[in-house]
Amino acid sequence: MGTVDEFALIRLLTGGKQSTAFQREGGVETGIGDDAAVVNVNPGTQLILTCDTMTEDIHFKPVTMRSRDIGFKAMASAVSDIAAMGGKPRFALVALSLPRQTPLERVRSLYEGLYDCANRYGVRVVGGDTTSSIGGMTVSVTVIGETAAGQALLRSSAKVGDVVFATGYLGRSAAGLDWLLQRNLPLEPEGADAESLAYAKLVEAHCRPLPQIEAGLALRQSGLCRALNDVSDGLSSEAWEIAEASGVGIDLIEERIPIADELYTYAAASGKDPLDYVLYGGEDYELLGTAPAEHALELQIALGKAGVSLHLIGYVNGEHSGVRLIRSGGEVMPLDKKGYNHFNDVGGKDGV
Ligand SMILES: Nc1ncnc2c1ncn2[C@@H]1O[C@H](COP(=O)(O)OP(=O)(O)O)[C@@H](O)[C@H]1O
Ligand SMILES: Cc1ncc(C[n+]2csc(CCOP(=O)(O)OP(=O)(O)O)c2C)c(N)n1
Ligand SMILES: [Mg+2]
Ligand SMILES: [Mg+2]
Ligand SMILES: [Mg+2]
Repeated sequence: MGTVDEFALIRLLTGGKQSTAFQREGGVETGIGDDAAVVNVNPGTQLILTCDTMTEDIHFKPVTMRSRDIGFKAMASAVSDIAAMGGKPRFALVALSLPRQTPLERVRSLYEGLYDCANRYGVRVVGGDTTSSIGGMTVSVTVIGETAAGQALLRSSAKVGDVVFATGYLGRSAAGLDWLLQRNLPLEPEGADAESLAYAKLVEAHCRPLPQIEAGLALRQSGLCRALNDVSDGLSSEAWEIAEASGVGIDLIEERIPIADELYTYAAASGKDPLDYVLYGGEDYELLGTAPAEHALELQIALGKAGVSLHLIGYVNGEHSGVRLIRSGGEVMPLDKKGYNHFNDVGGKDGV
């Protein structure tokens, strides 16, 4: 860290031009600088609290993400958990553990990405913690959001007869990661444009996921959404979470699952099945949910007005528990409860 000590580092990260007046507005009574932050919340709301961590070599490596992307994605993955509740993100706390020899520029870039994401979603960074680390770097982001009281969208609300929907395309992040790991080259310097890379959209999906806050809010406000989850560990794993929490079965229909062109292209070129990325890849940060079948069209129209396209990819079935895939030929295939799991297998991809 050169000549910068812990306190100077905090001042640098939180006091400079990156942390504009914006970070001290929006309900922040006392922000960074005291023992804790004091914030105002709107009457009639409930708080939504979540925390997600990114650790070097587990969530990122020098060949997969730049510092700026790490900061952006650490904030994005925590904000995504607020989206998954249909909430509005408001405040964040950032805990950083850094090896002592970390170049100052690296931390600065990380914070640029972090503020970039926070500003985009109206999140005020009101505090955090900074420590040294004898291992790699760890970034942990706590986000506090809010929602109208009693209206948070839970995993446990799916009902038999619901349709299952997903926002956006799944599987691209995992394919982007695969490509980056195979390529195994140091990334271009900070600020280099991801567009210059082949498979830029896959890389973008991996490095700069956009949490679906607008979609989550529109789903809640529609009053038509039942269960909701964000896709961090893969479609199969998240569908299992909804099925188990709701005590129902979920059938996913293969031909209804949208696959992005760039994922097809990459999978074909590397001899992989694109559906494997969709089902077991993770880190998409799209939303997966359920809604009463009779309101599916109405919901699609309401979300369309908010600029979000919902793909109807399955339905909730009362005749089994767990998750099944209805193959294009009609074959019914039970899906393993697998996806990313931190304590299984080296790649974390084995079953539970
Ligand atoms: N170390 C922990 N202590 C307390 N609660 C935890 C811990 N780790 C995870 N949780 C909680 O367990 C649940 C599942 O966590 P996780 O799978 O990380 O959720 P998500 O995939 O939505 O980020 C969440 O409610 C989370 O807050
Ligand atoms: C170098 C590297 N290897 C593997 C992965 C894949 N990966 C790491 S964590 C993870 C799942 C999502 O992270 P997690 O901490 O489980 O988030 P949460 O479910 O808590 O939101 C995936 C797919 C990666 N991003 N980078
Ligand atoms: Mg988590
Ligand atoms: Mg999460
Ligand atoms: Mg996880």
